[in-house]
Amino acid sequence: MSHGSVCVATYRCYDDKADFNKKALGIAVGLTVGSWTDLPEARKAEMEKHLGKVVSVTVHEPDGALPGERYADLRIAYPDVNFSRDIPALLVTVFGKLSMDGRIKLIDLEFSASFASAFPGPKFGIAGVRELLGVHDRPLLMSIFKSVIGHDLEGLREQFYKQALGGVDLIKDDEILFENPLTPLEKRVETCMAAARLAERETGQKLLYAVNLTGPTSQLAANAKRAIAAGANALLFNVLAYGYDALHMLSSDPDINVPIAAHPSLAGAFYPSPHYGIAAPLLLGKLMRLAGADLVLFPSPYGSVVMPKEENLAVQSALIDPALPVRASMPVPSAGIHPGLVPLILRDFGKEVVVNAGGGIHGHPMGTAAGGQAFRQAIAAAEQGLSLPEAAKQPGNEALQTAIDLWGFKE
Ligand SMILES: CSCCC(=O)C(=O)COP(=O)(O)O
Repeated sequence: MSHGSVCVATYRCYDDKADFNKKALGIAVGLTVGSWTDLPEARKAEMEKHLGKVVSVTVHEPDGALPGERYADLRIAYPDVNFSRDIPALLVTVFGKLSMDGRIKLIDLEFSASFASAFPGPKFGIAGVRELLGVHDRPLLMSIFKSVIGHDLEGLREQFYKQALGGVDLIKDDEILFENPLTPLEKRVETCMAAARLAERETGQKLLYAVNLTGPTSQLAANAKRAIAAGANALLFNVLAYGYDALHMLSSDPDINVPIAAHPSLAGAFYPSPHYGIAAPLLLGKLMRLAGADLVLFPSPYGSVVMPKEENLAVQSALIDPALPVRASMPVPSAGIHPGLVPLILRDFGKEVVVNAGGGIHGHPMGTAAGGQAFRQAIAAAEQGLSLPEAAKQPGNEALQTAIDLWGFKE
């Protein structure tokens, strides 16, 4: 939703006794003009346009509330005139010092049309990524490089080729693989893209390789362009370690013309507490999308790094909500995913999703390629309305049978 020339922040504030109306007013004034009642009338007239306003205060105080359960949702409008049109300025305005002031969590931000217009958003988004892959009718499948530190180019090539043979649509670097003498950026891209071309001859399938974009912030754009010149057709980026503005810089650069996948590393430092930090739908949804992520990874509700389902679906919703005037980002619920979870993922996320797995592919008893095939068979089964055990019995689906024998399944 857009609000004239103000951005609106929603906070959840826990306090057993506070006067929440007073608290909200204190924030609205304190984070904008500083003090109001002490100002002379003439100065008030000048400062009015800078003054934050309380939009609403909704107190949640159930009968018999136990200590620690009373909270309020405070909505405060901040005039655009107070900050430049970049995400750091907005975040510092609405939650800079306030993030350290007691039990308060930033739940949501609604951008003014003017603020949002400074952000082109994802260059490709869901539709653009599908267009590059030539896949429009089914959920996508991504595989994650695993245990590649200390491996040379040949080791990487082999692992890449096996993943590609499994029929995956995207392969992403491990986010902890940085510039290193064994697999330097350009050589890594050349090696993996050569393996992608080789595999395409077998599978007939296009593939995006999201190479990890790393290094000092001052060199990110140059590194991205070196990777693209070497043949990279996608980038992986650890957004929270660098800041949203670094993603915005990359995504709005006309020469960085490949999709960017945002990795959620560090997100656990921000969203899990009910009392502090930044809510996941804003952290991993709205802000990632506004800053230009084409695909966004986040912990799924099913796997090893669990995020509650309601919160998960709110992240998805923020990534695709048509109210934000930029392209939709592709949701990538991740971590601990195996083929037996595919029916749940597709039930909850629908078709516009990337099923993403590392261990669930490489850990397949018949090998990495079979790991990818098992996922593709599970996706096909869900699309045909078959249960996994039914599909696994079909000729040619031994990879799926082996996967559900090992990991089980949920429907
Ligand atoms: C916490 S979301 C990021 C997922 C990720 O990068 C990853 O490596 C997951 O690997 P897994 O073996 O759990 O599929």
